[in-house]
Amino acid sequence: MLPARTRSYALAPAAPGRAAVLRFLPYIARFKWQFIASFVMAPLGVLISVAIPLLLGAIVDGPIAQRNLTALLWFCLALLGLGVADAGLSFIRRWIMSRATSHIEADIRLDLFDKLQRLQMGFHKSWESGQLLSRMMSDLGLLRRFMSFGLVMLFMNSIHIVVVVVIMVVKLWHVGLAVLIAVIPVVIATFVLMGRFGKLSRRVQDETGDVASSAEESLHGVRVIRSFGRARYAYRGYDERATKLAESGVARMNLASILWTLLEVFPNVLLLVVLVGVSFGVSGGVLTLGDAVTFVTLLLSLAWPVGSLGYLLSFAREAATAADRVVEVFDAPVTISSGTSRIEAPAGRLELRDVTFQFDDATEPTLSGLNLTLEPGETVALVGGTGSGKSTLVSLIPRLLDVTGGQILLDGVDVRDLDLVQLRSLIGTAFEEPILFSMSARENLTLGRPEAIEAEIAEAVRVARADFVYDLPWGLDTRLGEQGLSLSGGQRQRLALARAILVGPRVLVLDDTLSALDIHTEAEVEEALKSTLGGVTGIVVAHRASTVLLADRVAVLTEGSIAHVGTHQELLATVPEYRELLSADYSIAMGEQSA
Ligand SMILES: Nc1ncnc2c1ncn2[C@@H]1O[C@H](COP(=O)(O)OP(=O)(O)OP(=O)(O)O)[C@@H](O)[C@H]1O
Repeated sequence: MLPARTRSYALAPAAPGRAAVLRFLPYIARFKWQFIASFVMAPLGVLISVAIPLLLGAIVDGPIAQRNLTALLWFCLALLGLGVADAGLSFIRRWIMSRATSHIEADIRLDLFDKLQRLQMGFHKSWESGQLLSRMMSDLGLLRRFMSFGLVMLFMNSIHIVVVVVIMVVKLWHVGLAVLIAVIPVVIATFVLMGRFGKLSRRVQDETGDVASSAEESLHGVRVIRSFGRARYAYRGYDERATKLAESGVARMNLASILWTLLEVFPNVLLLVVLVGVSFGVSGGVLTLGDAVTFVTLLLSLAWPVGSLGYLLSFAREAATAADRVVEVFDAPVTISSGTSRIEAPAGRLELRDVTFQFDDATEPTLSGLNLTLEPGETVALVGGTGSGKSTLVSLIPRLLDVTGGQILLDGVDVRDLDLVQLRSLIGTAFEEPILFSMSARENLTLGRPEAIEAEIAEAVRVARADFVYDLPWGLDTRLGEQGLSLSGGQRQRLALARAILVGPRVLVLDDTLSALDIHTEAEVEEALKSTLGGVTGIVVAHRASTVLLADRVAVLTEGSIAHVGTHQELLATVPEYRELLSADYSIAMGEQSA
């Protein structure tokens, strides 16, 4: 469990008119010196690039015109020096930025992970995991790449273009003006194309998430797909999404190609304008031959900054879209947040007071008007038909969901007022679908209590009858496969039960945790559990009569309401519905009771 967060996310708060990408500035602030250094070096690089054409002009008018070989040698050395300085600056800039942006990406990713851990179950149910993964991996990667070189290149190239145009206007104003006029339609076309590119970018990035979701779901459910012989069906579903992504990618690329071509051809058009202007300038005696060389080489030096502008602008648009998508997750409201109260001496008295719960997307409440009190050490079994709301009810106790009406009180304190870390350390939970993580059996067992000592682990393993862990190839240090797939369903359930017991909870919530066990193992586990449950308040979802026998009392849940509460014997005698619910195990239950 994550410790309570002591600082807020570094992301700047949303404000009207503030672009999502600007909200990442606080992450950048930590590396401001690297950014400042890089942005100071960028204009220096531009100055060097512009100095080279000026120097070439000076060589033509100076040493070449005067046939001065020594001076020519010095000029050539100066040119070489400028080239080396340019390469050196660009190496240092990249070196600094790649380090800084990798750390920034890691910081944002960590905060995003933390945010995802804190978001309530409702959020995770309504978002496809592939969408979240693509935001966490590809969108953040794209943002990093843009920060690391796209941003600086865009800055450098813009300065380069402005400096060259200014030099031209100053040296030969009508040629400079002609260049400026030629630029206007290109700027307009670029803005129109960029608007459309932005929309396509968003579509491509969303569809990348869809493809990731589809792949994740099919890989996760590969056993079900194979056993139903639905590999072709899964393939078609994936193919459909992947084709849609490919088509959107092609549409985006088409648009980008138009933009890139326009911007690549544009310097050649400018070259014509400049050549005509310069020819008139030289023949009219306004320009020297050296000036003409300077003009032409200056213009040629624009080929890369202008040509790459299309790529960089589309890169910036994609980065802005990526920032929007990441910020959407950061902005999702956390509705289940920690309270501040603490229970000094927890006893485990659990009280449901007029509890109602309705899912956001449901039209009717799933649970309504539930009242039930469990005294410390008491165990209550929850029995009810499929969909009657048992799992929903037990999810309310550790606040995986929050009540929408009424209250749940632990030792008299509303669970919403309790410190969330304390609440979850007081409640041990094991579900029917036990999720195990790709780590050792020991780490899986001690997930809720990393400081547990060997004897405590051994006791929890004994109670849950999970002794098989000691027979694994490396015992407790055996790494379990993804979701513990290398274990059987019953073994995973027992491991998850041991994990819940190890927390040393005051309240143990078991949501049909023993369903995958054979009848003998279940009996053994229950026998051992009885002693554990003796001091712990238990709430046990039960489908089998044998599980019900663990409990002091039974609550029958019908369509979201508690219809009956009583001992197993009382309910068997007086509630026909209860008998029907347990009919399959009825004889066993009766047998065990009379024994
Ligand atoms: N996210 C959700 N949005 C809307 N309704 C939901 C959602 N999750 C569950 N439900 C509905 O709430 C009802 C109660 O579900 P719940 O899983 O609590 O039943 P249950 O008694 O545990 O069933 P089972 O014994 O089959 O596990 C069901 O009708 C279910 O369809």
